[in-house]
Amino acid sequence: MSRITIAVPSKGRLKEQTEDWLASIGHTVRQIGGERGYTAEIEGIDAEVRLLSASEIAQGLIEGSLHLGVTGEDLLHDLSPDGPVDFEVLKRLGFGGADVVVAVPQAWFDVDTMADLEAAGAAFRKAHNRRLRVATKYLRITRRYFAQKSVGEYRLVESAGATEAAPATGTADVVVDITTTGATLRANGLKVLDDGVILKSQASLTRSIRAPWSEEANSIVQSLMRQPGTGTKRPL
Ligand SMILES: Nc1ncnc2c1ncn2[C@@H]1O[C@H](COP(=O)(O)OP(=O)(O)OP(=O)(O)O)[C@@H](O)[C@H]1O
Ligand SMILES: O=P(O)(O)OC[C@H]1O[C@H](OP(=O)(O)OP(=O)(O)O)[C@H](O)[C@@H]1O
Repeated sequence: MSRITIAVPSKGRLKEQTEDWLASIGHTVRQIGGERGYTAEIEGIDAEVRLLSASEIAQGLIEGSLHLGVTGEDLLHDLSPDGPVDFEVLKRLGFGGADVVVAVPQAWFDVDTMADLEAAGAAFRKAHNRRLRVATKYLRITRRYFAQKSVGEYRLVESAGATEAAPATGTADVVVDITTTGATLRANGLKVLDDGVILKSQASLTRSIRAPWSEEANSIVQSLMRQPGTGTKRPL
């Protein structure tokens, strides 16, 4: 039986906060090869530990090449072709919070809801002979949500970054992106639709459904589900 594989984020705030959380439950992470190493050890856990980007972790959990990982729920939902049947969120960790939202220019006074957006899409097509363009990196989430809200008159424009700038630069009309404080949306003259919050995401300990499971994996999950400050045995 091969070892259980666990992935933790390799950079940024998610990396630091994941390491802090693990340390708080008695499982300090030690990176192998220093700051630039891409493997690690987690104290008290017998597993292969990989440091990967948040999207790679989501992809690995969905495919089954990783057993357990910490990543954002937005990425899990978006990269999963079949929806949440591909993964199981075991514990929401309380950091890495961001909402995936639908936002339009503030100047669109008559568009405040997804129903308004559908009406605007139809009018836009008539007036300009083309569909509204929606810039996003969240392609699947956007398609699913727009279909659920019966918005059909649009075209997706895949965005690799600075999505909120797309309406101002003329590469799209509407955006779907993450927001935390709302500052970036405001700075770009955009507003979130009243029913435009698609998903409230945060960093989560997640298990793969496809990866071969074992008793060993169950006992690792038990150690990771421990609450901070419990379970560390100190001599009396
Ligand atoms: N303000 C924020 N900016 C970017 N990501 C955030 C923010 N707040 C929370 N997150 C979460 O962090 C995760 C993305 O992290 P990161 O940008 O490191 O991932 P990535 O997509 O793998 O990186 P890369 O773009 O380098 O491939 C997502 O789950 C996202 O929801
Ligand atoms: O609502 P706010 O608090 O303004 O945060 C949202 C912004 O933060 C992220 O960008 P960031 O520059 O952090 O990273 P990224 O663009 O590389 O994802 C994200 O992509 C949004 O643009």
